[in-house]
Amino acid sequence: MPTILGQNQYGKAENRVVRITRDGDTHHIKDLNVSVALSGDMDDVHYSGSNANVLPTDTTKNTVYAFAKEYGIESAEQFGIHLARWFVTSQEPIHRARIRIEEYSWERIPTSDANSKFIGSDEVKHSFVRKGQETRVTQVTYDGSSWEVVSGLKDLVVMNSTNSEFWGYVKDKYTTLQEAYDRILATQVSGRWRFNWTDDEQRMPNWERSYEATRKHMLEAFAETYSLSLQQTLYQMGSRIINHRSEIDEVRFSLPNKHHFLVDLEPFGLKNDNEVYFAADRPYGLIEATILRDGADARIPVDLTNL
Ligand SMILES: O=c1[nH]c(=O)c2[nH]c(=O)[nH]c2[nH]1
Repeated sequence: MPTILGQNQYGKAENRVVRITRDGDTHHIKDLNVSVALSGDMDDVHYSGSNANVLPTDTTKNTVYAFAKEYGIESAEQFGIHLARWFVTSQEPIHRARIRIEEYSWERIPTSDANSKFIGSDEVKHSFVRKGQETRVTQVTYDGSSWEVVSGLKDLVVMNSTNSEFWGYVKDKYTTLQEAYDRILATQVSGRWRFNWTDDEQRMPNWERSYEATRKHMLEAFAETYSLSLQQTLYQMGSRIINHRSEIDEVRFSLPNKHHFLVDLEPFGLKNDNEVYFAADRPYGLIEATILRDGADARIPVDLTNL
């Protein structure tokens, strides 16, 4: 049956690029998901398999990362214009480029009062929380005499663009990981905390105020901990909550280590001075632990996905 080729396009979709711009110790983040779709004289590759007109999708990916370094990311629009113009003007067979970009917004994490005097700022200059993502959760159980309230949150994404290292770990014959002395630390927090309130109506915690304060202490600990591992940061987040919130006896965190890999730009003659990262999606390290007030029982389930 005779057939003809209709509309077609190709390119690399969902290039996750994180660009850090360092203005002294104040860092700025641009976090994009960039999808490239190119079209033009592509009949041959479909009909006969000739790749003579095909700029590899892998190259379109590299271009995204190289442009992030070379031109920076002023805005998603500007970045998209730059890329689209490049593909259409540099490759004769390409007549149309469609660049789709999702941008993830980040806000700075406010500093704790104690630390703001110390660092002279009410924001941590390299610590960010992603806008508008988290879901607040609670589980209330009552058996006729006793209450158990476990509250928390999930999908709260945070990032430190410096003050994180990871080295000195066990190395066996399968270890390839390079030691890191200045890496990005990012995670999507899933946390639950158990209240010690069980029955006294008079002494019921103010749930709203407790949530706001607990979230604040958790974020401050994330931002202000100089991290040697995500495990250490997790412990600081939990213990800061226990130490400041007398109504909470147990905290459990499940923290995926959202890896950001430095992109090798050497092949394009560019030096990547901790500026352009590939934000990997999976696999991810998963760091989980419970932090208890001394003497308290561990009752929050190990697997938070069921809670
Ligand atoms: O903070 C970390 N903890 C680990 O246990 C670990 N393992 C790894 O490969 N990277 C990291 N990072």
